[in-house]
Amino acid sequence: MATHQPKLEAPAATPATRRRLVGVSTKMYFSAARTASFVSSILTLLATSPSPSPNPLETIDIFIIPDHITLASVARQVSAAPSPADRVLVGAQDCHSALSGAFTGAVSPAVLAEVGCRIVELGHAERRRLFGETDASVAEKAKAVVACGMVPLVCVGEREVGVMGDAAEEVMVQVRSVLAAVPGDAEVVLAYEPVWAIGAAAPAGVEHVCGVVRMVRGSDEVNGRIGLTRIVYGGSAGPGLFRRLAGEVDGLFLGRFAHEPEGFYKTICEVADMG
Ligand SMILES: O=C(CO)COP(=O)(O)O
Repeated sequence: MATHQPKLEAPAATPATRRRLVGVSTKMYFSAARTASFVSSILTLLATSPSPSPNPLETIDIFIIPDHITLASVARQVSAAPSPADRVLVGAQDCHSALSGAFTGAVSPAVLAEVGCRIVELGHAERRRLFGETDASVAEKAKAVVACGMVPLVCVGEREVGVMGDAAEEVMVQVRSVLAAVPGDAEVVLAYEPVWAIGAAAPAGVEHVCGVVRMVRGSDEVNGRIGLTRIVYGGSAGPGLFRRLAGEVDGLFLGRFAHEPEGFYKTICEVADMG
């Protein structure tokens, strides 16, 4: 088990020094063949990213979260890519909280780490709604992910459209639960994804997102952590959004609007402030 993988980045407390992060989960949308060709296209775009601009991978972190079955082959595709494309982080969409045992059909975080997974998405709204994930199960899983040397990417978000203060309160219950379970110096990514903005025509409003993220960021639980805590936005995110949220969020977590490699690359360049 890879227990001592380096952190994605040394802890840093200020918005200016928190490295931006952008990624995609393919959920269960792609065939295995489409995942391979999507990853290959992104790696080619990143490997041939035009100078004189610095390659996006020099300044930001990029992750790709395929389904479990293609994850190991995606990790191999990435590690075989020419530098700096080989720095793309490969992630998983979920894992079990136990490292091994009689858990038919489940995926061990230790095995994920073993095959090159670096970041594990937990508590996505679809998993909470369709698979019975709770704050308690997400927290247990986050603890296991950290123990295996990976970074938990924990999805949080209010269920209904409402006012900012209520949304932040609902989100903070989810945030507190997970942060209480992981060591204070562990790196964590929080993905703020209002449930009602996932799978929608457009993302949540900029003011709403910025307001909620500001409240979460300013909370004692987040602000007082030693470990790097980045907050990204997800929910119908795509090209054109990051610039409007910049300064408040550390990056984006994309779904449908990154299904075409060119659209994902365009968003990557915007997050890297390249275009
Ligand atoms: O759920 C998401 C990322 O986790 C976002 O999905 P969509 O961008 O397709 O709404």
